[in-house]
Formats: sequence, structure tokens, C-alpha cells
Amino acid sequence: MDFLKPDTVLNLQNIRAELVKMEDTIIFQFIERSHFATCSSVYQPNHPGVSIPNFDGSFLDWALLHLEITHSQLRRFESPDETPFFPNEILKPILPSINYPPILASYASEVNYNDKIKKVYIDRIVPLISKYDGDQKENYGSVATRDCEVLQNLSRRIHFGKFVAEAKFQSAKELYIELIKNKDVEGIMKHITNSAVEEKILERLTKKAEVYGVDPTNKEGERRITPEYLVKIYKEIVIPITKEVEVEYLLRRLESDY
Ligand SMILES: O=C(O)C(=O)C[C@]1(C(=O)O)C=C[C@@H](O)C=C1
Repeated sequence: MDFLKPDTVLNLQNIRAELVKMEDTIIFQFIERSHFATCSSVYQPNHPGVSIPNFDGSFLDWALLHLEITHSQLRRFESPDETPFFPNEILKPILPSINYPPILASYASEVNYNDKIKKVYIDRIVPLISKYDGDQKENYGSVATRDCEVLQNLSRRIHFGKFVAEAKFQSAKELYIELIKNKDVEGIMKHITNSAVEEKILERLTKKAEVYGVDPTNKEGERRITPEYLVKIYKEIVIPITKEVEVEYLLRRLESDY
């Protein structure tokens, strides 16, 4: 996928192929996080166990903010497939800007579900994928590092819904314009949903978790990620929020001429 060539980006088959590739990254990052305990202190704002001078937030927020500030200077958030968790704090790139041709509508960067993604990750995903429920003070840095990686990739996957939505809009403009004019959220949700594709994703994830989730030479060994949890995470969190992104993006689609 080449963001300098809009045609390659707004092709639903290419987008779905990219979503499949992201599954592998996300599974391996879940496995990396699964080596550690839940470590709830990492997520509690101003926790006494991880005091950060002059910062009002959790240790994870601090880590993610500083990572994003550096990445913004490396031009990360100019790319239309990247959405920052701290859009108001990031800096201008040190590298010269790339003039990407318009692919998404002009308001696309305002469709930002990262607060919701971070909350659901901490409240629901971390307890499912962690080794056990407890604290490991010596691993706070490793935990926050893994969390930043998982969150950035979940965010990219979920916000890819904008490309899916744009591709669907371009291929059935009349239908969507009518639904958008009527603010028909249910109708939009119905038309963006492809149950066969969703089922295939869940089937594939089950197989991937069976293979990657355990040492294949030691089937009795410790399970790092189970098919059950992976499917649950995708079915109840990743796909539904991707669809929310699609619907919000489409509801505003007539604001943009392009
Ligand atoms: O592939 C699509 O058509 C999408 O809209 C993406 C996605 C997903 O999140 O994977 C979401 C909704 C569809 O029902 C199927 C899959």
C-alpha cells in the first residue's frame, strides 16, 4: 500500500490484505505483553509507586506521550494511517513534510478513537493477555514499552476503518449519500457490515492463535495467547470499534468536497 498512490489505498482488497498482515503484528505484540503481570500501577494516574515530577497522568501516559513527541518529529503522524493519542501535544517534524495526495476526507484526523482504545485496552485486554493478575515493580518499564507498541498497532488497525469507509463510499456514492443525508446510523452500520468477512477473520485468528500461541514442539507448554481470548478481543473490541470509526467517518462525509 502506497499512500502517494490513492488508487492502491482505496482498493478494498488491498485494505483487507493490510488488515490481515496487522493481525500477525498484533498477535505477536500480545504475546510479548503476556510475559508480564497486569501491573495496574502502570495505568493509575499519579500512582505513588511510579512518581513522575510535574506530570499529571499515569506512567503509561507519560511513556506514550514522550514516545509520540519523538515520533511526531520523525514525521510519523503525517502519514494518513497514523493517529496520535496526544494530538494536542505532538510537535512538528524535523524532516521535511511529504505532500500526500488527499485520500481521506479533510476532517479524517478528527476521527480519533484513541482514548476509547486506551481505556478498553487497560480495562479489558490487559487482564485477558497478562500472565497473572498482580504487580511486578521491576518490569514497569518493559510493560509500558509493550503497551505502547500494542496500543499504536491497535490504533492503526482500528483507524484503518477510515480507509475502508472511504473505499465503500467511493464504490456506492449514491447509496451512502442518501443514508448520510438521513443520518441513518443503523442503515450505514448495516451496509458497512460484511458478516462473512468477519467470520473469516475470527476463523483465521483461531488458527493463528493455535499455531503462534504455544511452542509447537511442546504442546503441553505454557500458552501465551489462547484462541478464545484472541477471538473475544477481535469480536467484542477490535471489529466493533473499527465499525464505529467507519460510521463516524461516513456520517461527516458530506462535509468534504473531495
Ligand atoms: O472489511 C471490511 O469490509 C470492513 O469493514 C472491516 C471489518 C473489520 O473490522 O475487519 C469491519 C466490518 C465488516 O463487517 C468486516 C470487517
